[in-house]
Amino acid sequence: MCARLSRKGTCGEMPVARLLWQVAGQMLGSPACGCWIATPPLRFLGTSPRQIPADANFHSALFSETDQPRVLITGGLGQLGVGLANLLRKRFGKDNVILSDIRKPPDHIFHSGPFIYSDILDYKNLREIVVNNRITWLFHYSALLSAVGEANVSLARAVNITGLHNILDVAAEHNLRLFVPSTIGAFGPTSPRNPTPDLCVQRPRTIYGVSKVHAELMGEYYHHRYGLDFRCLRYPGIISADSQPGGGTTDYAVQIFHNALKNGKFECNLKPSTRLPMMYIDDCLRATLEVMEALPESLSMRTYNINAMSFTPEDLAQEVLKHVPEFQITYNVDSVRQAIADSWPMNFDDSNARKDWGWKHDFDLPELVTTMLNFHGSDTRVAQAN
Ligand SMILES: NC(=O)c1ccc[n+]([C@@H]2O[C@H](COP(=O)([O-])OP(=O)(O)OC[C@H]3O[C@@H](n4cnc5c(N)ncnc54)[C@H](O)[C@@H]3O)[C@@H](O)[C@H]2O)c1
Ligand SMILES: C[C@@H](O)[C@H](N)C(=O)O
Repeated sequence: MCARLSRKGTCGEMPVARLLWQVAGQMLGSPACGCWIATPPLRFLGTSPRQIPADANFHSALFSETDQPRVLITGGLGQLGVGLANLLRKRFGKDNVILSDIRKPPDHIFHSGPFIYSDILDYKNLREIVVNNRITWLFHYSALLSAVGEANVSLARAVNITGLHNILDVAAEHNLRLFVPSTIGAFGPTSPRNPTPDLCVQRPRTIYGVSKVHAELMGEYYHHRYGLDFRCLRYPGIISADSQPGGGTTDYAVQIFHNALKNGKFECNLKPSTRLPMMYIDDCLRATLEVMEALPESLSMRTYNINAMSFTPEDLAQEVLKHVPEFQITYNVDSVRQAIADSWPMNFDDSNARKDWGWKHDFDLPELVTTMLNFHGSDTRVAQAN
């Protein structure tokens, strides 16, 4: 990867001095005087472009010529991507939102709107997709989460760090608006934990956390250096009814609802007193759309905490008991997940998001529990009826 310097306006220096400045600038890889600005890093295009299949840009034909964003979601088959696609399709039109992943989509997702194969480690494939589909907004959801990341550090490093570099470059080259989610996991044991502000010590102890701090910093760097429209929210643990979590530390708070209604029992892998920030998926996805639609001048920062509620497994079980009186919770602590949770924030300070772009959550613990149990309850009733 090489940074290319481009000329903006004319310099007043003599030709030799100007040449020297130019050479120095190129050697240092930074502007040699105020009249040079850096353009996005351009990747080597290759001499034998891969044969593009005849139908590779079939999505473009579906787009109407409006000023709606044309959206790509990477890692879209995980816990959050399908919900995001549904929300964005309602807003921008079905065919303007392309879901992508390296996994095979189930039939109902494949038939619900455009889906495309995309491996974020394949830069050329990413560029083809962006160009052929005239993408303008990119939501980068591919990642290995905290627990699976610790189980496979080299893959997590590749996907979360090398993959992120590909995303940043393709976004900068094609002038995309880029959303990258960060996490409560971007903080560590030396961060203030209750509450954790936007700006404080960030020394996470997981490869997931390290890669997310890297993403925050690289995104902000590309914003300042190349003008990339990078936007980032630090999500709490996200709780969803109709999608499964992908191997994180907060997964218990999704699984508990399913088990409570299935057999009235749940074995929790975190200690009863482990307090973590959590959020219902609808709030998370709405926040994501809101920050992407915010006027640039309203964003005093490019990476924001967002918060909704904070609870322990004990608190959650008490709330579930109000609806399922026979519910029983037991504890069988997973030492890896417990160590991770103990190093994370207990509560998030999201006052900057609230002040700058009007963030406000809708779901607190009681509404979350009612919504989740209603969803799984109707699911269970349908299953029993069949
Ligand atoms: N779910 C949460 O509680 C939570 C909280 C904070 C932040 N986040 C962030 O939000 C994003 C989405 O989270 P999620 O819960 O949906 O994750 P997930 O683990 O459920 O899904 C991630 C997806 O990435 C895909 N992927 C893996 N390697 C890939 C590759 N090489 N190329 C393309 N795709 C690849 C996987 O197939 C998977 O479908 C992630 O960046 C995550 O860090 C999630
Ligand atoms: C918190 C979040 O990033 C994810 N759910 C995890 O536990 O890894």
